[in-house]
Amino acid sequence: MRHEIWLAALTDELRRHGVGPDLAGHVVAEAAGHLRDSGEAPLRAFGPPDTYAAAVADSVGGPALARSVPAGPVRLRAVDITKRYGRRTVLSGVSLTVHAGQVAAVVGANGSGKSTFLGICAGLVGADAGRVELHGTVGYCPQAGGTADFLQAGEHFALIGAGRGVPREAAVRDGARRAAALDWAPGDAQARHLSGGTRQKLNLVLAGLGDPDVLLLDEPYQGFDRGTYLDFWHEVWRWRDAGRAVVVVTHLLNQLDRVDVVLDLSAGSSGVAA
Ligand SMILES: Nc1ncnc2c1ncn2[C@@H]1O[C@H](COP(=O)(O)OP(=O)(O)OP(=O)(O)O)[C@@H](O)[C@H]1O
Repeated sequence: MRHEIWLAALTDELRRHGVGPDLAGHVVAEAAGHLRDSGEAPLRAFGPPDTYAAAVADSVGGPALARSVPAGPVRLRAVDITKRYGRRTVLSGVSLTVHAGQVAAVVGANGSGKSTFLGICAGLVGADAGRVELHGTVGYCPQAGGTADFLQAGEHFALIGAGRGVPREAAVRDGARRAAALDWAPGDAQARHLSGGTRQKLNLVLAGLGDPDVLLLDEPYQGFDRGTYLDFWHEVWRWRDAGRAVVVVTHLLNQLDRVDVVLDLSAGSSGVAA
């Protein structure tokens, strides 16, 4: 399906689901930006327009879920992060503090530096200035990639589990349990044969394996169908209630009333959130 047709259908479906014009305009603009930048097919990136619109509508105006544990000690502190690529400054003096039991959202336009910032927090990308403190173990879910083409899901669980000190059998069991929470029963297919959405489920399961203290999730729900998208947010609330610190890069601003901290990188590539 061509981008314009899919986007027009999304606009109609958002209206049909009662999403207000401001939010609908924003969601469509973000989706268009993503499709343009990624070159992905709309159906692969977001699924059918009606299911994507329904997922957006489902989460609009939903009650903020009651916190069952108070925020704990600082788990992640990024202070005055600056990053340049060549002459271009992508991040300038960006700070974020996330405590145990908090969810932080990193938002901003395409290219505003969200993935770069998360990569710096994860220790995968070097900053030009500033510092990152991480207290505890870390799970990271990339926006794409991150899986090994020729390995099955169970082999991924065993491999990542080994890196986190989880014995093979326990890691495979833990992986299968987390997959079930996303409505996925991993079989023996190699990762290269999985759909884009299922590969993202695998990435998300790997991020949570071994119960890390800090979860860094880079738009992990791309390609998820509506049910899985909602399962994903429920998993985030469970992590929060279990005292984890969760950072989610997201373009869905309608979730922001449900998070504890928002870091907006759209305003001139600098931001502070504590
Ligand atoms: N390794 C790199 N070398 C040079 N430029 C880069 C590199 N990685 C990212 N960039 C540039 O830095 C800017 C920020 O990229 P980044 O992926 O962090 O943005 P983003 O906000 O996550 O975008 P999106 O919403 O599209 O995922 C972009 O202009 C990108 O082209």
